[in-house]
Amino acid sequence: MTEQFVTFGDNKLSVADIVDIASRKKTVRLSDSDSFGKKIQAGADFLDELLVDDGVIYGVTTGYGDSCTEPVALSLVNELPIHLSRFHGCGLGKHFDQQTTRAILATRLCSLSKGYSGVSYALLERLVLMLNEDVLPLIPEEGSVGASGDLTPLSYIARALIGEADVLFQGEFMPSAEAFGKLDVKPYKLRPKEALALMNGTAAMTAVACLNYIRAEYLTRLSSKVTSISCYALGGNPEHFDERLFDVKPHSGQQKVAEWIRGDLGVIEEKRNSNRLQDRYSIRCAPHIIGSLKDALPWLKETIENELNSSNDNPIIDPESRRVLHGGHFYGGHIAMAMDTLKTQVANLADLQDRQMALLMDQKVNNGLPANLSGAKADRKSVNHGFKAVQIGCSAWTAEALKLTMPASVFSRSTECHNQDKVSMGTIAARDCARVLELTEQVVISSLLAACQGAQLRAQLNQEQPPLAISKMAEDVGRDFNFLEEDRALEKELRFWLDEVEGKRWSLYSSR
Ligand SMILES: N[C@@H](Cc1ccc(O)cc1)C(=O)O
Repeated sequence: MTEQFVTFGDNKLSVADIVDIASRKKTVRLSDSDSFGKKIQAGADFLDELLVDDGVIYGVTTGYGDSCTEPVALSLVNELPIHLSRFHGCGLGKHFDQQTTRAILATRLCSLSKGYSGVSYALLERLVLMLNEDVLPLIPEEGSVGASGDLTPLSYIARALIGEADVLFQGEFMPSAEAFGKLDVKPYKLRPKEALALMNGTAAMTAVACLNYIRAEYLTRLSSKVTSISCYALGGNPEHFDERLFDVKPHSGQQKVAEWIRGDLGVIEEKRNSNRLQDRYSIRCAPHIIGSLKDALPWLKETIENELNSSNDNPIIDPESRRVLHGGHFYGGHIAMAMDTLKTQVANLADLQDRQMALLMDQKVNNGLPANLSGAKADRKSVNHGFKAVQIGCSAWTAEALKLTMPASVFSRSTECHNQDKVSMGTIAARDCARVLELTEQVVISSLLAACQGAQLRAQLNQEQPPLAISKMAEDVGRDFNFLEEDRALEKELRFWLDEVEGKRWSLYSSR
């Protein structure tokens, strides 16, 4: 039986771990190994010693960022973290949803558990409590440049800990102090450096990146499936996915997508001269389009997981070498690059499906199917419009997705008195990517419904059974989507199918 919790401390966490915590499939716990407890304690002790011995630690006895030249008297050291959490409480925009908020909490906990932030075991325990009891700070999405860490979004976690921020708890919004009260614990008292350690990293963007990655991975499969169904519906040429053809272009992800589509379309009889030797690119080049994303997935995952399992903080407190290491590990350049890349690849899937939709709708190119794939009977044809408006919707959603592909990482602004004079904008890239995914899922799901209807119409026209994998998928879709014969308002049904994608209704191809 697989474990129902994710353990923080000794092991590396994966993207899937964060997603499981975010969706409450798994709870969390700290490693009970001796070495982990000792490591965390050593960091906190080392910081205490430094405070006594040296008297100067950046962010503990100094102001923050460009204010690092401003000494803070020992008598004020305990107030400093509270101030940090307060003055960054200026985020705006929508709040992150519950899933993302859990992912952010877990991602920060992962970094702090590495043991190089000088935080106490008690802080980690409190974060565990918040995750397991689902005490969720309301974190505004906007206001991070993603290079002094996600300071502003993460400040809401710090302020929730001390009892000052609003949280969602047991379905109600309330001050965090009240939520903690219901759990019989007092607000947390931050130790010196702890607010900085909580805030000075990439947890918001990395959490969003984890959630994005899983959605994108699923979309490569779903888009491949829709391509197979569209190809059949259009009377396309299955030879475009020939194994030998793909042997000579050795991108493994592209080969895999071709293999999936080939498998869906079934055995091909030798058809050297079909009526159109070469289908249009949105069918013929689908493995190349979906495959470029598929080929990028391994390095995207590696990049996201490296960031997830990093000590993205400053300064790094290393009890082993007994050094305080000043650097810029709060800089989210890798996530910015990964998310800027991912969003362009995902938007290309929206575009691909929108083009396939265009082929399916248009009698000039759809090889004998009714206009707009209308399933209306003879004398009802004139009043019915099939998927016409759904296609128009797809074009709008695709345009909106494509518009968001402008890279965020090139919009660095010099800020904070030019201390932060080059920043990553990784959080914006990750949020853009999430929105592109949302829009692309809308396009893909609409294309799926249309393609299934197209496949049914093709089978009727040719008086045949579609290939097995295609009829199976079409049948499954048909269980919850009636053949579109008479016009009906489809919004509710489209929303239903979006939920099905979120819940990963189909397992889609056993080979990875
Ligand atoms: N990220 C900065 C710290 C900082 C914190 C808060 C600020 O408002 C500004 C800067 C550093 O580690 O150097």
